Amino acid sequence: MRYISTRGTAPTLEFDDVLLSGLARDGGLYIPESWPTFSQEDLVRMSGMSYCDLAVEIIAPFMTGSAALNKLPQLIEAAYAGFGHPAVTPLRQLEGNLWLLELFHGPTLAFKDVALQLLGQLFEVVLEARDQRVTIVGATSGDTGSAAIEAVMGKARATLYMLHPKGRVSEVQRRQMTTVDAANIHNLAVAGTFDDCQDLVKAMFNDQAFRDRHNLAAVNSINWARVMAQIVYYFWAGLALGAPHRPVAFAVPTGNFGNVYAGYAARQMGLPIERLVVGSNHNDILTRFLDSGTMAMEGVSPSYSPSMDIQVSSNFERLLFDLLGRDGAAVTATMRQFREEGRFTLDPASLAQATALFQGVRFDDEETLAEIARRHTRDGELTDPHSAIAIAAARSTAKGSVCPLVALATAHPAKFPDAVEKATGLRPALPTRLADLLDRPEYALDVPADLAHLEGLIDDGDKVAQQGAPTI
Ligand SMILES: Cc1ncc(COP(=O)(O)O)c(C=O)c1O
Ligand SMILES: N[C@@H](CCOP(=O)(O)O)C(=O)O
Repeated sequence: MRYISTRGTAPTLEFDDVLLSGLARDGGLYIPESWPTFSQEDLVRMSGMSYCDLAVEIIAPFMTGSAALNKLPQLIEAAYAGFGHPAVTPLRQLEGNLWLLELFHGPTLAFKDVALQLLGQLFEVVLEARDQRVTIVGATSGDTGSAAIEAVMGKARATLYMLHPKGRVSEVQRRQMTTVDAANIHNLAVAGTFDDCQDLVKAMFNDQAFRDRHNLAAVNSINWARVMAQIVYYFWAGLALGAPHRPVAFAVPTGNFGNVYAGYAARQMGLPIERLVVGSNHNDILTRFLDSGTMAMEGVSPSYSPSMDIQVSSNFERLLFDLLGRDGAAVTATMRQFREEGRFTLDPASLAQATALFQGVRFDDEETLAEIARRHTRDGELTDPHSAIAIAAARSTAKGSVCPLVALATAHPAKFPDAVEKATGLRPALPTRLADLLDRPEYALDVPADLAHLEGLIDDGDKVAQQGAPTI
């Protein structure tokens, strides 16, 4: 399998290079040159498989030529051994045709673990095979950070710098990152938004000398391997609900567009997906785009679902590449316009192609709390605000639908206790292994949203490594 950049001018790479390279050198994102596909017969054969066996089937075609390919079954078993549910991502019926796919049973209680636990394993094997080290730079609005830290802490061949927007993640999310005291982990609390953090990470990748000097790698969903691992649970849920014989739809709480793009990839690979519902909070750039064809930045303000407080959804570029006929030059021009003018408008034919599959819905904070309260009253279950948006998105679009509709539960309610308590009067407890999280010392460095400052810090890595004392 070879990978091409959405901007069309970066070198075509094999899987292991894509795994280690993050953003493509032309500023684009890597995607497979062609989609591996599964026939009806393949899907029937796969429908009784365990999560891990299914993951091997789906992931192996993306990894041809990889140093990790022959160890893939063991790596997948190891990645999911620490999940708190034997099904890895259990599927539960909510009501009638509505289902909930619980993606939060990993070590950091969010769906990011599904991909990052595997990524940690892949990094280790490929870096070992190449006798190489990497410096990982990442941006988080709360969940990628702790999942990436959990996946790479203590690994000899990787140092991780994780940027989060100071004061804009939940206390539990922040502490899950900043209480990890490992020599290869550095938390940077940026004075800015998640978009600022993500821009800084991309700027570091686009600084070719800096990138080469540090052998930069990525843990965000700009890294293809993140998306690849997330494709599996779409197949898992779809096959459990009757695919390939009947189609299925998904409602996905969306920020950086990585999760819902994995659903799109599953569809390209043969899973009969009828619809992908993109759920947003009041930071609703994607909903506005799907309604109007214009992607327009309007700023971001904090919400009860902070992990979705994003306005530049990185992975949208991967979809855009297909919508624009896989024309890298057209993607480059569109993304340049978006950066320079803060907006672009898609031509009607491309928009129609997008809206034939994607539907956008938005829920503000009050509606999010109402959905959390509604489920609690009905089922006695506590729901995190992101998952609540998925459920609300599923319910609001279910009318008249004959196929099963799966809402993706992306985080455990204990990550967002304030919102859950506001909605239900109940404060969800953290699992026992995190019970003393609020008492542990925190390690993080306050930094400005300034590229030169951050690059200097990483160049002079000792400064961060020697921070020692708690800084929050
Ligand atoms: C809990 C949770 N839900 C939803 C999202 C949005 O997912 P994506 O960025 O893949 O669109 C995130 C962040 O990525 C998240 O952490
Ligand atoms: N919501 C994310 C933002 C980063 O998204 P990613 O999927 O590109 O890593 C977070 O929780 O950090």
